[in-house]
Amino acid sequence: MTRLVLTRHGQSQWNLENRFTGWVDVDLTEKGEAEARKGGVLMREAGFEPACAFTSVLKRAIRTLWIGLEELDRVWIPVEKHWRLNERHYGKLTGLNKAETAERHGEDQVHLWRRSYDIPPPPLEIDDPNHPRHDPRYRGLEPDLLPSTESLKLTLARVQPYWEETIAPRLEAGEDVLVAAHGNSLRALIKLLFDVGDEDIVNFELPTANPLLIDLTGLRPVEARYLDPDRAKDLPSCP
Ligand SMILES: O=C(O)[C@H](O)COP(=O)(O)O
Repeated sequence: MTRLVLTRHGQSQWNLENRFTGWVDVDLTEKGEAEARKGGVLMREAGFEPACAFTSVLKRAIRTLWIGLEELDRVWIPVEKHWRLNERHYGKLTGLNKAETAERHGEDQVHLWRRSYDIPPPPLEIDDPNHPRHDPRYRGLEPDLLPSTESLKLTLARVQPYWEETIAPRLEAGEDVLVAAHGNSLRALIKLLFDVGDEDIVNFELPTANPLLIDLTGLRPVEARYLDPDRAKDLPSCP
């Protein structure tokens, strides 16, 4: 039996402002830092001792991981950052206020963009200065790998190879693993791990910085719980 913890980052400045964030590198708020610290304390109290950790290349997830590792007194473990764990790319919605966008386009359309499995928001133009092709952190990557927008389905398609090639082998080798990432990159992982149907994944949301502890046999979840029950959300049943 191995243990996997998935944690979404703590509250970010744009979570607070209710803006579509995606690949923009927004920092944690003070509340987000406190959430991350509490998440770390809860992992320590649960006796969680990860051998390695994985995160995105966005500071709200990286700093949530760092704060958690400080509380675990395990800043020494190997940490790998990878763009494949980034938040889903929100295309042209990036930066817009979610409530104002719903007023302009209607609640139903915004719900489709936010929660449908395979409808991506309108894409960002490639010559837009905010397109990831112009961001130095993705320099050297095949340009076609970098999204202009993403549905959850497309997000899963780029998370899955990283899971299979890099994270899963560590679990299969018997190591406990911590992943600090984002609402939608983690929803994609949860869909994969718990074998959630395309229509059902819409029902699962992740609270900020509330560690989700999953007991695994091989790569099969046998039990899962949020470490802060007061901020828990529904979970899919174990397959
Ligand atoms: O990128 C964002 O805006 C959030 O982190 C996730 O947003 P969502 O709940 O609208 O998918």
